[in-house]
Amino acid sequence: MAQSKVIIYVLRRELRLSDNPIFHHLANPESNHGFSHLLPVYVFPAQQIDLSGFVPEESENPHPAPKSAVGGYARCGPYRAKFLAESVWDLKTSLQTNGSDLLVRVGAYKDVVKSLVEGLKAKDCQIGAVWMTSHEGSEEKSDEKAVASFCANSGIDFKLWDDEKYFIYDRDTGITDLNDLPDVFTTYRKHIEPLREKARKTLPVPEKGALPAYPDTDMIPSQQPPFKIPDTCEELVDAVVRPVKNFLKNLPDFPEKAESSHPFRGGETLAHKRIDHLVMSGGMKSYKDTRNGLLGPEFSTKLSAYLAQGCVTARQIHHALVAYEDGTDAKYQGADGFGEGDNHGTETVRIELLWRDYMRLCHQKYGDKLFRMEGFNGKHTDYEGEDKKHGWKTANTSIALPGQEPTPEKVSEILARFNAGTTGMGLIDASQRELLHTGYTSNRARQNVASFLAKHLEIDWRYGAEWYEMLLVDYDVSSNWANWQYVAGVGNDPRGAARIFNPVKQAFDYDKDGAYVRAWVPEVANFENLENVFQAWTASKEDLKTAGLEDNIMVTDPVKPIKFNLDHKPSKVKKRPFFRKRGPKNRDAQGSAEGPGSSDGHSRSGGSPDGSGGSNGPSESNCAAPGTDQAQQTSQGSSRSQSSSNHGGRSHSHHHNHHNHHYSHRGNDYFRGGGGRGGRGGGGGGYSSSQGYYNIGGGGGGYRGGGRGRGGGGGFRGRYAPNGGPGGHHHHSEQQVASQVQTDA
Ligand SMILES: Cc1cc2nc3c(=O)[nH]c(=O)nc-3n(C[C@H](O)[C@H](O)[C@H](O)COP(=O)(O)OP(=O)(O)OC[C@H]3O[C@@H](n4cnc5c(N)ncnc54)[C@H](O)[C@@H]3O)c2cc1C
Repeated sequence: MAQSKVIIYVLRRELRLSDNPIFHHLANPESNHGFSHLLPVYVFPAQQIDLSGFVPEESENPHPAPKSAVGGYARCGPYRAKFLAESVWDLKTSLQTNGSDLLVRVGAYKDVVKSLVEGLKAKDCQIGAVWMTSHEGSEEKSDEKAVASFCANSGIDFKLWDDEKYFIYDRDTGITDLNDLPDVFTTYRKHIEPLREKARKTLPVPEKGALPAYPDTDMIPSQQPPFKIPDTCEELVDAVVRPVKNFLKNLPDFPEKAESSHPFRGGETLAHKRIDHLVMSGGMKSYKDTRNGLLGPEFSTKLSAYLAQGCVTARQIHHALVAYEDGTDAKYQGADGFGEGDNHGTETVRIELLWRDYMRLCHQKYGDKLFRMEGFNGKHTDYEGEDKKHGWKTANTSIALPGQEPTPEKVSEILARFNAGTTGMGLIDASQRELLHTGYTSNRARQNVASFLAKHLEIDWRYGAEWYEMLLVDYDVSSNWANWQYVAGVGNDPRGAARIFNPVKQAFDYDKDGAYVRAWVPEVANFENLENVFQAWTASKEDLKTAGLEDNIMVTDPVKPIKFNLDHKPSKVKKRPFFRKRGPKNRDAQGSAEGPGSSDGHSRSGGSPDGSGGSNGPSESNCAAPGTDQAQQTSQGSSRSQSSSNHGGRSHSHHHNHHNHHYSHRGNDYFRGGGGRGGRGGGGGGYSSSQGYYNIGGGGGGYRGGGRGRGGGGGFRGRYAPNGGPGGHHHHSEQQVASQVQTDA
């Protein structure tokens, strides 16, 4: 191969042949790139994947098992690892069919590239260039730099291509300076709209045989020892899954009556089958009505894991929808709505895809602030000084402030129960167990879980984000961390700390017959009363005895019992109008009800103001989707360098050393900011309710008011006023509270 000129293409999260600018360029005869050979290589990176499954028994893995910075969890658990391996294998197969191949390697990017370059050179091959696609995340960036500098030192041309798997190309957003990226999604969405017109065309699959030839296999240096690369997809899956499959001691059995909502295998091929299925089954059309579901594969698209690994691009989804809406692709003939233009379902899917773009742009804008406890908005500084005692709770004894309540040891116990799904809060436990067993849980459940950890337990939200990083099949560095920040109140939620989901009310709203909690928390399945399903401790002694739960920790010591009084359910509070931005401040957005995963969230959807997008009941459809392999197992791939930032900056949360919270339910799912704003100036106490239940919002010194309203009168420091708490107590009528709710924008 003396005359050869090899291009090495290092793939990461762009595991697809179609709509791939690099493959497209190389297959295009007009490109005149001059490369005779193409060596596509996928590297399982040592800093994210535990590589010990690639090491023969007699040898040792030179790389330590990758662990997260705050919780010390595995960086990539079994579900994503499996999905990733399947996706890699699918691409390998497609490339083979196309006349090429995909080399699989493990280790550090720079080491792999160096070994390939040196090995190929030793066989007289000329290395024409090394190409990569740029990805978000500081780990990713440092890998890019390391490969680039190796190439520069070796006189090899290096090129970094744009990551094109998003909906709107970066160069089409009209935002040239990231400082101009709005901090409120709705503002960004309005800036981009009309969404249907904005996306560029997709790139076709390269024609068979059009890619430069794959180098002779005897030219390619072997994987550096001690690692061995498996020869089949099954072995590859086993190699990545085996080291991390026991991520939890005493993982309970898969509940008998539960089914995975994500029974999908990885890979570009199946991603496209899934899209076709969603169009044909009506899943895309009904998306807006079903998207808040909890059970089964069909309530939402389940395209996130494919998007995360770049098996499919957001634009490909969009263009499939356009072909269906315009009736231009006969394969969608017969689908409900074919040729009838866009509908609420397809419109909402596009908005969700834009959320994904937006999370990535926020990551670009704020960089490693993504991983910091104080988040993008850094508002924690407001609470430093006089409020030092009231930071996020941590399980780390070396950084916890003296007197932290609960103690770090107790926080560690609580976290273990949170992760294992034994808190006693049905919706949270169901979601966490679903995650443990399948690698997936719905957006609705994710919001509740994140809110519970951050806002009810006031525990450093990064424990939760890292747990998700390990377990989510669809983990994506920007989407995961930015969504956690959003819900924890330190990110881009204009309502910030004021949005708190009440997981009991949410369960009543979204798990109407308790099917979701009963399926994943079988201990409570036989309770007749929904209240008991959602919080087992509320059951009578007799019922607990019958269920064999009298001594169960979910009953004897629920992590955060919430007294929820159904009788107090008021008629619906009128939705607040959506205010457009007028003034210099984003006041509009504060009034908006948007939330990630909430489509656009402003009140138009009849959605509840938590951004829930409506009171859609769960879809219980369990039909197997074509293109799904019904294997119960699932999978996962990860990213980023985590700033191991400690608690240097104390965040906004406040100490509340009380146990049993009583919510007076006012038709909204969380404590609102009304009291908080009033609280800036101090004002009266925000606690209310004649029954001693905590009320929502409250008056001047209510929730959050204490924190801001330094020097003010009697506001609570806590999120909720404890019984007889330190703040001044005010009684508000339902009416008052409701009106505050409507006007606090
Ligand atoms: C705490 C928390 C953590 C999350 N972590 C991740 C993550 O690691 N990876 C991830 O892809 N999504 C994450 N999400 C967003 C959302 O929950 C998932 O994208 C969604 O549940 C995936 O299922 P689906 O593909 O059926 O989504 P659908 O409801 O069908 O939505 C279609 C697509 O839109 C995008 N999307 C929808 N909601 C969001 C959102 N809020 N933010 C960004 N993109 C969105 C996804 O790509 C999704 O596939 C998180 C949400 C929360 C609240």
